[in-house]
Amino acid sequence: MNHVFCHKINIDQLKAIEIEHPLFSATLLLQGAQLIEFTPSHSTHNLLWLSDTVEYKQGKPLRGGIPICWPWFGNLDKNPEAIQNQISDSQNKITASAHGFVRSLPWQVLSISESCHQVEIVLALTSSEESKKLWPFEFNLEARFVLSTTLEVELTTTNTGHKTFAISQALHTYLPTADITKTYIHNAHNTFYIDALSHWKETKQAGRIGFSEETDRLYFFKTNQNSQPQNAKPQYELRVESPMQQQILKSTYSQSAVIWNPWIEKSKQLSQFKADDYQHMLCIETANVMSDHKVLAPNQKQSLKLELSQLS
Ligand SMILES: O=P(O)(O)OC[C@H]1O[C@@H](O)[C@H](O)[C@@H](O)[C@@H]1O
Repeated sequence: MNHVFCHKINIDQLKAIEIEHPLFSATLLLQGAQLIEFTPSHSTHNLLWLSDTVEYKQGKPLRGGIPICWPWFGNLDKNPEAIQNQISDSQNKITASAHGFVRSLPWQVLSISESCHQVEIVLALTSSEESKKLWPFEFNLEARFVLSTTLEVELTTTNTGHKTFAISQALHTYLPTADITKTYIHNAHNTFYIDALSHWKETKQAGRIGFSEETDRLYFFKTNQNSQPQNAKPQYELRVESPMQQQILKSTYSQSAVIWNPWIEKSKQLSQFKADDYQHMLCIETANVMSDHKVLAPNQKQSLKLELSQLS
């Protein structure tokens, strides 16, 4: 690799691209196409939360940054039947790992382009005989990272086979906070959500989202049919207010978001997570889940995009 800002490095067992640019610094792991650090030069800290106890091991999902959940989100058995039924072998269904399988596979570097304004990196993953044992379809995935003073991540799925398939997916963004009890997510007022911790009950959000207990919710943002042109891309924008910073997270080609904080008890069970880490992180996951899952016919493409910026 012969670039000015991008350098290939190894972190323990994993390959990564480290980027030192006048406008930002960043670290992108090839395993899982997982961005684990993005620090704009005007910021004092990484805009992504990364566990202090993270383990850089081959084949092991890492806690922090932006893991990619694909071709199913969460536990397979909580997905719509169209997704569950694609895996016929019952043993495979039982052992199917949470959040799919691409977050722990090595991706290839497809392209890197650098300028004084930004760096664009595209990583790719293609179906193989191994992947077909886990999920019997042919696909191509591209994760495009555009890094500048703000961050853009776009995941594009192409169905390269002859069979239609269904996916749920998420860009599982971990954000840092100085104090979770003083952290709020705005712009979700009146939005319906499914509470995964309360028998998957549907509830309506009133006001801002705050955190005072374990939180695991799937929010569904409706595009207003009357005010949007017919071909408008589905999107929503959330503002995170915390003592440390204000961040804007904009999601495109998505009408669902997963909001997660494990709180006290669940924190004790998580890998690469200290007992009090829940106080300093939250996840807002740009998603296509449940009724927002996607069906792709042969040759069809589907994108999922997030943009992250810091306001203050
Ligand atoms: O520990 P994992 O597999 O990375 O998952 C972490 C969390 O990810 C969230 O997206 C889920 O909603 C939670 O239920 C889950 O616990």
